[in-house]
Amino acid sequence: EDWKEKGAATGIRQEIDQNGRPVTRVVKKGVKDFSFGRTLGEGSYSTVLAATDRQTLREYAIKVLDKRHIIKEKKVKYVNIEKDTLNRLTEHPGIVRLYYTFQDERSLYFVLDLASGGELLGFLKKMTSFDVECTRFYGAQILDAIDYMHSRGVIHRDLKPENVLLDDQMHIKITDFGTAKILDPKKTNGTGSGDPLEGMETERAQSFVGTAEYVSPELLTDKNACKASDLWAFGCIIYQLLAGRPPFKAANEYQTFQKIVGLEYAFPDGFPSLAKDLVERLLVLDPITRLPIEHIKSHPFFDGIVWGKGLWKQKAPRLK
Ligand SMILES: Nc1ncnc2c1ncn2[C@@H]1O[C@H](COP(=O)(O)OP(=O)(O)OP(=O)(O)O)[C@@H](O)[C@H]1O
Ligand SMILES: O=C(O)[C@@H]1CCC(=O)N(CCc2ccc(Cl)cc2)[C@H]1c1ccccc1Cl
Repeated sequence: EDWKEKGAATGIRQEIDQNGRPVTRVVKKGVKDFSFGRTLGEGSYSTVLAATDRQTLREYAIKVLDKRHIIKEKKVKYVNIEKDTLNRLTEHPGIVRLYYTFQDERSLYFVLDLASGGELLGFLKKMTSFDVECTRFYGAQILDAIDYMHSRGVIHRDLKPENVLLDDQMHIKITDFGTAKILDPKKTNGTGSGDPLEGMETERAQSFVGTAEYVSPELLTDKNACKASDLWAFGCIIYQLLAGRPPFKAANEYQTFQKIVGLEYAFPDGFPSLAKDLVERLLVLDPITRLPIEHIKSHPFFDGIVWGKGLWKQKAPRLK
């Protein structure tokens, strides 16, 4: 039938067949359904291309992974984690959405939201640092996305300005979930929120370590990441947006780790005092005493932020 030729969208379609009977059809997208455009960026195992759906003319980012390379580098596990995580995080404007996956003999394809603005890090470098209004807006969007992630039992584990992308409205889209951790629903108290230590590995040693400057002390001292580890990284990001550099940065990774576990950081002169108070309550060594999300949302630094859908409909402040 014509719907096959058209390459109708993936998933389930309810249709009426030639005898007037309701029929459920499953259709699959493929490479031929898209026209590929410019390269948006390269990863260690992937190339991300802009692409247009030939049928709907909608634009996407398609992440193409080379199977041979992934197998050679033993990264198959990360591919599955990225797919499974993105399939759980489908209902939030601040998280890159996965629409389809498909493959051919050579590659795997992830059809994702297009974040045409690129990385938040790029804007931060261009501006050197953000003012309080911009830090408050982008901090609030990042926190709202973290709250949703955690409520769906996902810990990102590698939050940093490189992994916060921007769309054409200059709103954020968090990406890079290949190293995320999906909490086992059987082990949690099921409320989906509240327990900052949720995710602490008890049996197995944690394998993955994030990016040095944003790694939490608990991951370094007892090899454990938990939900509160994402809030440590959040504290580092707020500091970096206002200061123009991350709080813990040394000549090499080992010295950076020493500063983290020793809590060796200082605020530059003129660092806004409300932001300083917030960062001081996030960059604490004990994950239990780290400010939980609800208390971060009600911190005076975020006074004026309307949490929820409004945050995603309002106009982004001009970067200054
Ligand atoms: N949805 C997207 N929209 C626009 N650009 C994107 C999107 N996803 C990724 N990119 C860009 O493509 C580049 C490669 O991203 P990708 O996630 O494939 O690898 P990476 O995670 O950056 O690198 P690595 O795999 O080494 O960690 C990134 O620098 C990012 O800026
Ligand atoms: O889990 C899935 O959705 C399917 C299941 C069927 C399938 O064959 N794949 C690809 C599995 C795979 C993963 C990594 C490599 Cl290097 C090769 C094949 C999976 C897949 C297809 C397209 C894109 C990603 C993935 Cl994991």
